[in-house]
Amino acid sequence: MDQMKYLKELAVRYPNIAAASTEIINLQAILNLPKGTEHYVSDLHGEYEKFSHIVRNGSGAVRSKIEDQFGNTLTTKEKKNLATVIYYPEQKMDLMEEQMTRNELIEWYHITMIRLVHIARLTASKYTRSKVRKAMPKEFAYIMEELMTEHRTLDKKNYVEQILETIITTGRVRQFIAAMAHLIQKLCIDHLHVIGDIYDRGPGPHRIMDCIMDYHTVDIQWGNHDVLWMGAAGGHRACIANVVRICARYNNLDVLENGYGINLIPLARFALEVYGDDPCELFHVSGDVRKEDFREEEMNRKMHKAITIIQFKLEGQLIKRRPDFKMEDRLLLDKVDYEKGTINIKGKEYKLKDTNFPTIDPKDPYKLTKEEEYVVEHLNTAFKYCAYLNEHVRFLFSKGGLYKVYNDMLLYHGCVPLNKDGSFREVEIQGVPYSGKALYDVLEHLARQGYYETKDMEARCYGQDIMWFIWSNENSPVYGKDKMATYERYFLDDASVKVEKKDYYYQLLENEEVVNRILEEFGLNPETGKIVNGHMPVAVKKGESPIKCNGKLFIIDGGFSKAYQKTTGIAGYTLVSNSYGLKLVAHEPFESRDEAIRKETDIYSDTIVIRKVTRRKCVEDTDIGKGIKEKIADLEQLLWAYQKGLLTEQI
Ligand SMILES: O=P(O)(O)OC[C@H]1O[C@](O)(COP(=O)(O)O)[C@@H](O)[C@@H]1O
Ligand SMILES: [Mn+2]
Repeated sequence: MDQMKYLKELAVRYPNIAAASTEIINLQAILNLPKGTEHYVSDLHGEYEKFSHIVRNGSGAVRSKIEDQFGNTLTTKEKKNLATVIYYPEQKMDLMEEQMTRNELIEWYHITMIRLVHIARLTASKYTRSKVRKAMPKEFAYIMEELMTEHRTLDKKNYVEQILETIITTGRVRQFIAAMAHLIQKLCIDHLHVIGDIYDRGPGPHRIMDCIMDYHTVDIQWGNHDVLWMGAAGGHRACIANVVRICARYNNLDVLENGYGINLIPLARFALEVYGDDPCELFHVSGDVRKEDFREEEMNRKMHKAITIIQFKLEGQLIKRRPDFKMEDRLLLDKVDYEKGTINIKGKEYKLKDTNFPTIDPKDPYKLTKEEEYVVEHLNTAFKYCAYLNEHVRFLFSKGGLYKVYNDMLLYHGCVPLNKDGSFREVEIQGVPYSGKALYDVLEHLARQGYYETKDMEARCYGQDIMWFIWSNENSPVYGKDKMATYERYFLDDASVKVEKKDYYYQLLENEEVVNRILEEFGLNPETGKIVNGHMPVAVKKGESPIKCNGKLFIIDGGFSKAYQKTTGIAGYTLVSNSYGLKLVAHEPFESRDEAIRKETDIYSDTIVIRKVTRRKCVEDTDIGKGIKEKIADLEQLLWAYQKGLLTEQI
């Protein structure tokens, strides 16, 4: 834009020298504040209670603030009580009300309010007043600010006491304590990055999404499981079948039925009809099943088998219509000898562990039966028109993407597909070769097209098929394995055919040259930039470290998901980047929210400091800081224009 025209527009907001210079002073001051704390988590896999606890306790930050503020002036019991109030204010107050007499309760409210004010003040100390004010709920903002700024002075002691007293006598104490607790939670995490795989395996992905959508600032890098659900929400049949199958496998059909209100009765009815006499033994639930759930488990197994066969058929159809996906080696149903009960894979014959396939026509094994077609059509409509699921998915599209560059960090869920020698692997999409960043960009573009394109149905269909490609193709950067051996895992005994070989990326990530090249590819400075990814559970138990390439790359899949805690030996990581540097927090398993509230237990977390900076990082050193500096430069131009008389001041 023409410079003068731009300055005139700026002059509307800053009509005179005084206004422009005040803004410059404010912005300059912000640049010198310590940078906000960023938290990175990945592979949440439906573990809502755990995720929610970690967000509430700021990955251990709340406990440290309590320690810093009160040290040994409070007993351990008092500190635990205060921490629990900060994490679960409403529920903890309910309990305290049950346990205490009226007088005890009033005293407890009073003391708790004062303690919360102290912690809030400490947590807010590195932010501007304006930012803290914006984090407060309107109805309490004035009082909160008064208490947080005035409590120190002796003269105001009575004034403060009076405010606290009045909060109690007007019956607003519960709301006030809850508001203080939520403010502290918010201030402990300035920005949250979720590096993929919110969905599948655990029981509460929908609740995680609600929590994230409510969060003050968040971005998401899609994981392969998330893209699968996004494809399903758009009405992609193979994605839907995968989603339903994984829910059945992890005993989570409830997420669909009660969480999202997707009716599974047609699938259940069909499964009973076709697999009524089949024990469906291979389709047992992963993990423990409680005795009382046994009958339900039997039903679950039949639905599980029914949807698995449907999935293989739909995937076969897709592979055939998209030869450019080059996945013919995943066409397995036509390699089966249905009479002998064997399969021929790459010239070798394997015995199938299950030979009852009443819906498969050996002459046309990928064709759905009429009844299967009905079930799929029904599911398709249910997913596509599920408003709640689509609200979540639209949020993933608007706040997420396949990767992100933020404050000198490159974030993606899986990998960058590499050749053996560390060069970027070229992948052909619609006849055009892509690699590195361009591959990421084209896949993200096509995924968006798959969901949002409504006129050109061919383009929509291709985009949706690409979402399934992102889920499971060996060239998908967020999958990063040579195949998805689902069929082999269900039906074959031979361990060697079940191996999913990881991309060369995972062998090369200790190679600094390779990592530097990736950073450069995404426009980062290889001297200072860092990569954070998830997706591969870190075998901490076996001595594997999440810190790779001398601290240039982090894999933070620490096993939020119970299914992976056997491998990792811990229960999730949070990478924390604050003004002092980087640290990695390893979480211990979490019993339950109920235990945390009643017994005041917390997640114990172990912290490894990765890098301590010599100079504390300020807003100036961040991406937001860059934007602020540009704004200051513009305002200086405006000042100059006023001073030279090129623009007239409005007083
Ligand atoms: O949880 P299950 O059913 O064992 O699924 C295993 C499948 O999940 C995957 O590990 C993908 O999931 P992740 O992205 O969580 O690793 C596939 O590689 C594998 O085929
Ligand atoms: Mn993953």
